[in-house]
Amino acid sequence: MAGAGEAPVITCAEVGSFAWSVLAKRHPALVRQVREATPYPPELARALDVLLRECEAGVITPLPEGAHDGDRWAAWSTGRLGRTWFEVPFLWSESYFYRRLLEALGYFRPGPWQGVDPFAPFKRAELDSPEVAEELAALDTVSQLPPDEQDQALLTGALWGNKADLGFRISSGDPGGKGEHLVADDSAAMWRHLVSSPPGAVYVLADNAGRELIPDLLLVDHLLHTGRAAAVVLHVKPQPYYVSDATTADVLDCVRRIADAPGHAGIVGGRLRDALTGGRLAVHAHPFSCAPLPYAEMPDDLRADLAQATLTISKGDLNYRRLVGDRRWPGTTPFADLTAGFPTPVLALRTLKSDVAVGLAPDTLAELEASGEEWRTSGTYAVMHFRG
Ligand SMILES: O=P(O)(O)OC[C@H]1O[C@](O)(CO)[C@@H](O)[C@@H]1O
Repeated sequence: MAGAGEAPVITCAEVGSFAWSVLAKRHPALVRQVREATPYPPELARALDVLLRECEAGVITPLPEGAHDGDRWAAWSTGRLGRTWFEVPFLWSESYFYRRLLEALGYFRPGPWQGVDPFAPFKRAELDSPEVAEELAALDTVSQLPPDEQDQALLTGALWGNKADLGFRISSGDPGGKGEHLVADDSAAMWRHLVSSPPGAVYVLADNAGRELIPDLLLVDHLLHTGRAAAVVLHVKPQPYYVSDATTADVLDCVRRIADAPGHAGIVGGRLRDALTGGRLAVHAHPFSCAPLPYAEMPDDLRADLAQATLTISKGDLNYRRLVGDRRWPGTTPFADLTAGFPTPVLALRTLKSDVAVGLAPDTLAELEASGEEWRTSGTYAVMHFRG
């Protein structure tokens, strides 16, 4: 599958590999949790069983005729249907699994289950958690810091918010208690870029709702409030995806949660509401955000939208895989080379939760390889990569 100059595409074929474990272990566990969280009627539960059987031992079948996005998926599925879920690219099979899960649960079909987010119970519980309350209370302290320390505190909060991802915690346990290691940090170059550019639009490719989106929104407010950004566009998912990925409904829930908090957080929440109603903060939900493809293949309308940004901030592991390509790149491959085709300067805030790793200094990579730790997938290592 590797073209000239390209690394092999990651698939789930190797038994025991991380990608294999997502399909073989994590997805069945997720389906169990979804069923426990919501009392689905027998026909929907049966459809989930059918999906699991297909993933485990069958071949990939298409969406039913008439599916609203059937044409799109037909185009994205060339060469995939009729093969096993394990032999096609990992990015594709994982993404299609979430689309099929929604299909099984009637998410798009007119009827009583239309639009019911199967992951909402998990997202809701997280917003009510004591951790969120603590994180919001910490803003009272952060708001007293000197400006450059505020910059870095809010950026770092948005980075590490990424490890609080519900899909990831299904099989790894909450990594919250473990150490945090930043193994590449281009944040100074990103701030220099932002400060030296006329205030423009910052685009954020959002990732998870709840404990990730809250610090993302705090950073968004900071960029707007300090004039570093004249406007912010938040790209969210048009439908539930990868368990906790943020949709428009999640953005509204998070803004409400921040606005209802006591102390400085409440002020920030009010400003975020004003930014939404005044148009300085916009939410976009493009279908390509749920595509099983790298950003290099983004459609022209999305490219034209993103091209307006002074800076794009890409959140999380999945967006990172899509930015650089979900391939077994040598770990020292420059991030700038792999993102050269992206339409704007880009900052990736990512905790490592899958095998892709690039942009590492040779000695850092050597240390990580020698550490004996599962550094690529543990969620405790992170990068802030910037390409200007
Ligand atoms: O929420 P994030 O940071 O994009 O992480 C999602 C990641 O979780 C996984 O589903 C499993 O770790 C990866 O395959 C995926 O890239």
